[in-house]
Amino acid sequence: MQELKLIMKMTLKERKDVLLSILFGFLAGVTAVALFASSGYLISKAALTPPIYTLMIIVAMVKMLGISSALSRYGERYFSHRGTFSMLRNLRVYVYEKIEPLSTTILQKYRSGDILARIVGDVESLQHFFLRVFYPPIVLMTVFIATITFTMVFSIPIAMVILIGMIIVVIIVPGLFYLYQRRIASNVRSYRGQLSSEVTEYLYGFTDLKIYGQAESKKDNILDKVNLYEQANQQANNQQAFRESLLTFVSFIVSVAVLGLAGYFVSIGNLEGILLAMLFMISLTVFEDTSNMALFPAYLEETKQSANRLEEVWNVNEETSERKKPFELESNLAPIITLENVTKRYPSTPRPVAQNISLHFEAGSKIAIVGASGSGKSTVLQLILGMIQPTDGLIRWNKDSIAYLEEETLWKHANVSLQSNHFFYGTIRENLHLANSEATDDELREALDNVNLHQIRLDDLLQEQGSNLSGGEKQRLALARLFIRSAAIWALDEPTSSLDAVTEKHIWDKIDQYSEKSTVIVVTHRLTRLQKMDEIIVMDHGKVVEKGTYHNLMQHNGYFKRMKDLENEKLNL
Ligand SMILES: Nc1ncnc2c1ncn2[C@@H]1O[C@H](COP(=O)(O)OP(=O)(O)OP(=O)(O)O)[C@@H](O)[C@H]1O
Repeated sequence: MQELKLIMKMTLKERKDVLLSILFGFLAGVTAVALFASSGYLISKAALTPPIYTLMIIVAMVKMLGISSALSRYGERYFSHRGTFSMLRNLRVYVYEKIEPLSTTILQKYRSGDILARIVGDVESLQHFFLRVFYPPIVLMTVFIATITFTMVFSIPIAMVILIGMIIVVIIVPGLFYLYQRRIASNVRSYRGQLSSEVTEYLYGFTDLKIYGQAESKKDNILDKVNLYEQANQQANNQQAFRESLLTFVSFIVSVAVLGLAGYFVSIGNLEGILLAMLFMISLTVFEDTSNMALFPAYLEETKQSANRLEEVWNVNEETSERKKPFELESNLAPIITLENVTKRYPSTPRPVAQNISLHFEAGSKIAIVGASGSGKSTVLQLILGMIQPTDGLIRWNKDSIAYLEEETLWKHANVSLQSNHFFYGTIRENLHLANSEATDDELREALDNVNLHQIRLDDLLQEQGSNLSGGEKQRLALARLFIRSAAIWALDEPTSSLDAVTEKHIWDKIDQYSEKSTVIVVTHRLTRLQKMDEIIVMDHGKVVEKGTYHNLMQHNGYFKRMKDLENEKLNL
């Protein structure tokens, strides 16, 4: 029951609504039983043609009970749903707060569609906990206890039959259903996650799938997942319907037993005949709501599985969610950055993608990281920014290890341009404001000028993923974000790879101008403009194979010199 801890905590936060739901549920249950009991009594009494005022009192009672029952039922529904929605709100905030700091780690482990299915579908499944699992059995038991106590006034054996019926219908049969439910372990949720992942990938990669003629086969794949999901759903629904019918049937048998026993007691003179209809009506009514108990096992199991699937997401790396301290820079001075024997391994790749790397960057230095594709350049940049965690070793900004610093406060001091940048549906202005929401229109226009995007207006609409811009325009728009906020570190991963030489030079001049006092780390596979750098780090197969100034490296006649010669040869062809 460990899985229920989270949802219990969320539910008990809404204590007031929980108590009111139980109170009104109990009132609705007992008034319904009393209503039908008095109706049964009224019918029998009327048949004996008593004085009219006797009947008037019972009729008034029936009317009053009818109104109270309806009002109590309304109260129960109102408070239970209000409690459920408040609990869902708290749960959504809790889930967001849990996963947000772990977003980079989580996205490496789960497909985005699966994450979406978990944080939307599984969270919503948890709403059934309160409505179907937590309070209905409590209400049902309390109504049964009140009814049995009332029935004992008239006939103890009949009260005992109702008690036995209650034990069968509320405890034994749902308990057996629950044991069966655990054994068959429904796959509905995992199929829902798989379907969501497939559909997300299909939509993201639609153009490529079309170009390579794979759209149809991918669609068939999705349809297979739809079928699996629907079959699992259908199976779960059929089982649900069967259980409800079975429980209703058992309840009916108990009511018939009450009728038979009461009839027998009347025939041997142990019970007044006028009470026969009343006791039968009591039995019918009190068992009416027991069909809800058929839903209990499935919803209990669903709650446990959904809670498990959610907790799995943030338990990926519990130690990273420990409280971290903020990072502040004295007078915004660029920090000294140090890497001490840093190694990075991914579970999916046996060899380390960065191995035993030790580097030291002085405040305000200009660094280039170069090397062949896949040599680990971007990995080092992401490690420095705290976007991924090292498997071994230490990374410091000034004296602090970044493992104990809040990522947000690190990133506040960094101007970052990654290989792929995201654009949101909206205006150019909105997309630029992402970097600095306080930038004025003049500052935004200046930023666009700096990247040679003079023709673009701030009110122009950007489509999803910036699909109405060219590759180079997208890269320039991403770079424009750098010019509207000051930062002590500039971390640029192949920032001008899609640009022509003239635009590239213009933008680099601007970057040099704006980042004069900052530490600049540029990842690049092009070996141009490197003479200006304070240090060049050369990487190969996850290792730093050379480092030094351009001049030193060219004299050294090693890996860098060979790369530079090859590049020159290519340019001269
Ligand atoms: N999330 C990941 N999981 C597993 N392996 C990864 C992951 N990200 C990167 N790698 C591997 O790490 C290695 C280094 O990747 P990295 O992106 O740092 O190279 P790079 O030098 O920047 O390459 P490029 O110039 O092509 O961008 C690659 O072999 C890549 O396959």
